[in-house]
Amino acid sequence: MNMMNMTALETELPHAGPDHPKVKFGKVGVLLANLGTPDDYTYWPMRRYLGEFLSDKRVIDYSPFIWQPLLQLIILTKRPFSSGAAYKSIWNHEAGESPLMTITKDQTAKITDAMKAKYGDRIEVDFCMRYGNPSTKSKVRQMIERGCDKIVFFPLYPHYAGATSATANDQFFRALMEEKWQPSARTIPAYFENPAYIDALAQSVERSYAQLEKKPDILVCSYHGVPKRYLMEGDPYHCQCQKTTRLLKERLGWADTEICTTFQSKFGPEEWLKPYTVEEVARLAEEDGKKNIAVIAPAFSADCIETLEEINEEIKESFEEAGGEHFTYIPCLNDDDAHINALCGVIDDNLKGWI
Ligand SMILES: C=CC1=C(C)c2cc3[nH]c(cc4nc(cc5[nH]c(cc1n2)c(C)c5CCC(=O)O)C(CCC(=O)O)=C4C)c(C)c3C=C
Ligand SMILES: [Fe+2]
Ligand SMILES: [Fe+2]
Repeated sequence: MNMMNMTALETELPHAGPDHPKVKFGKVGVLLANLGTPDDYTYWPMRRYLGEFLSDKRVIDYSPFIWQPLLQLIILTKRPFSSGAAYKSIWNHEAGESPLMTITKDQTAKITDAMKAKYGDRIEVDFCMRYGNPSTKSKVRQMIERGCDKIVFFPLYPHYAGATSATANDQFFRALMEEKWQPSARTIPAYFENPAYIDALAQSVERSYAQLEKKPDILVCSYHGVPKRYLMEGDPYHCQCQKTTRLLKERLGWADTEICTTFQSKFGPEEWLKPYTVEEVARLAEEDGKKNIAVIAPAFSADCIETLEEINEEIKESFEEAGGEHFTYIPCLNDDDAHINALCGVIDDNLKGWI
């Protein structure tokens, strides 16, 4: 079908009389999804965001009868203040939004340009968030209104975790449940071993190292953690993270001693995946004498509170207090051209047979 026919199909139906509803179809939507971020760093927007996030059973799977009173009465009275202060320290004040929002918009704009250049007006690209705004439901609705009868849903997490990819997909399918004409749907799987993603990571390491006077003693790959129990119950996140580190090491041509895997952002009293980044960087400085380290966060497709504040402030402080001297944070891939190319490659693979 050529594009002239496409336009006709979207607006005209040969059998449609004057009272027939206008029907749009024939387009493919690519809906990028990230975690979500508060609308503002003040108390109520923070409470709304954290409340929605931390009520998700994919994130915290305790019985709601025990968890909800604890969450509503204790955690949500305190954490909006401490997290709000952390968000304030990294906020994009000019745009009035968090860095995760700004970067996601930049990524979407670049992916849209690349996809439109390749497929023209047959494709629609947009982004949504799992928690907060813009909601998954509103964006699915908008894509259908624009004539998408096929949607490829892309959770922007290189590694699968129930707490991220699966809950994003759940929300996508919940949105589809409400549609009279449900579009055909595909969800894009994790891309933790995709060669173009590994190459984009390697290029970002090489670029950062080229600017340093002395090569760091070790590269710490710090991944967002999850409770250890989730691994024991079958979540492959741990193994996918380990594989990304190994592939990155192989692509860089490094020895085992030059790179390691750690997990950050522990929440609550339960044991999470180990080693914890905040402890491991201190141990590296104190016990292994590694005074010059670099940290990269391969599980995050965009810089956010967990990288800009936690790694670059808290984790750096822990390293320096333990005698560390040089700490380099390597930014996330964000809207780097190599990253955008990798993501477009993943999208292309998942569009096969549809466009
Ligand atoms: C409480 C349990 C949490 C689990 C499990 C978890 C997994 C997880 N999260 C990400 C990515 C991001 N998390 C972000 C923020 C964030 N995460 C948690 C808690 C859990 N995450 C909280 C409470 C918060 C909010 C900030 C805070 O109060 O500390 C973000 C950043 C959002 C932003 O606006 O910048 C991202 C991204 C992954 C990849 C993951 C498991 C694999
Ligand atoms: Fe998180
Ligand atoms: Fe594993």
